[in-house]
Amino acid sequence: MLKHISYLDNIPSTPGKFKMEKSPYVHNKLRWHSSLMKLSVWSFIFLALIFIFFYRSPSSNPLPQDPSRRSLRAHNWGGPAWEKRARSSARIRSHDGISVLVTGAAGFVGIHVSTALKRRGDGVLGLDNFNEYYDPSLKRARQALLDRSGVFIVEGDVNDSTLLRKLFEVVAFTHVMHLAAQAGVRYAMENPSSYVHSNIAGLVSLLEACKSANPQPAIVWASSSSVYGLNSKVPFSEKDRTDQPASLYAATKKAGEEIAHTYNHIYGLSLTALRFFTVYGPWGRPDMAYFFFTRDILKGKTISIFEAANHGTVARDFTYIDDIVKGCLAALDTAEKSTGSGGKKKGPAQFRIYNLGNTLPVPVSDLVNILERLLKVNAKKKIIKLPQNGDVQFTHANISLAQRELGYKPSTDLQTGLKKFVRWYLGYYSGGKKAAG
Ligand SMILES: O=C(O)[C@H]1O[C@H](OP(=O)(O)OP(=O)(O)OC[C@H]2O[C@@H](n3ccc(=O)[nH]c3=O)[C@H](O)[C@@H]2O)[C@H](O)[C@@H](O)[C@@H]1O
Repeated sequence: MLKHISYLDNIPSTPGKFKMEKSPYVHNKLRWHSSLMKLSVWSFIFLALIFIFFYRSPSSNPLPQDPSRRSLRAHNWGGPAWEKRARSSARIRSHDGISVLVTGAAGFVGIHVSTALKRRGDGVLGLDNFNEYYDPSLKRARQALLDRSGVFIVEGDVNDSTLLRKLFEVVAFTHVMHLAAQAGVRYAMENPSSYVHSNIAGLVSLLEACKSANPQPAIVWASSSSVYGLNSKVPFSEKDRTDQPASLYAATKKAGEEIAHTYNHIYGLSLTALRFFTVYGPWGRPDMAYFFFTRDILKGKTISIFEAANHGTVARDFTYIDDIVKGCLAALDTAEKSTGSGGKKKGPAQFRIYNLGNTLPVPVSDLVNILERLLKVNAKKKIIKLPQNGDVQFTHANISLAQRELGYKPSTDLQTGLKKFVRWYLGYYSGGKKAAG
């Protein structure tokens, strides 16, 4: 340290007049120290940049990032114009309307629920991370459609707690329709962490924001028929066991139901889970069988139809999107207010779980026959054994609870619903000109 002072003493107050010491020792030492300082400064800047890049919002979540979400790092929100747009989108325009934050608004169910709410004069603000699980251009097309009906979609992730806090600051939402999720039963074997990220961490992040919001919103969210797993008692009733999930996807949805119960119990959040049964229709998800069967039949590609052991039929309680939308709106309309405030429970709050199905299971082979007739193309088919990757043999909803309490009454059969889907599909992909993802 003393040595240090001694050579620093040689530096004149006017740098231009600095005279270099002749001694090579001092000269080298000075050069060495100044290089060291430069190196330290650059190292500091470099480390600071790394820190900002990796730890800034929107990832306040410590879980590893799903690669499909890498593109989401850019911060796409904030500023007065953005706030004005968000407020205007969420403004209630009917006398008894509600103001709803719809997560996953650029998703399949999201676009339909948002449109229906907006149409009846409710305020709607969307949130979506536009991840690349399936063709993002389809999500962008849904966004453009919502934009035309006055629904703004904020680009961001439900795991971004800073963004969620901001949204609740800007708008006093009465309700949250939580549809953002990592969907798909079989993909869970390929990318398990994406299910934990969206369906567990994302749900907790959302519920944390809701519990702290003032007023606390009522929350309706998408669970899944897959929670029934290996349950063999049919039709599936809400009272049946759901402790035998057959896929990680199902397990994360089941975990979501338990997490929801905790937030209801501790914070007085009003929570309603809707167990959707294989929802299909226009603007649907390209990862679902009815969608990629249509694409592959038109391309002349062979499709695989699953069959259970001993030639057992694989069937689904396919449910048309318009029926699901009615169920979602009824759930929002009958949701009681949350009872907490300032993050504290004031009294017991509503906790509900409903099946939303069609209550008419159809074998997958029948689904294919209907598509062949509608597309006027014979499918190239191969029958293969139901893979052991998360699929269950059949689903069948008992919907009497939803019927009684929500007035839910599905009215579209598979033939009618698929006809509407095929019409949309052919229009959207304009005879195969656009590549169906
Ligand atoms: O109801 C639900 O809870 C779930 O419904 C669907 O899951 P799934 O019923 O498996 O829907 P698809 O993947 O479209 O499969 C439909 C049927 O086609 C069968 N399938 C699928 C793919 C294939 O190549 N061949 C085939 O026969 C499946 O075994 C299943 O019986 C959704 O993908 C899930 O996100 C949702 O949560």
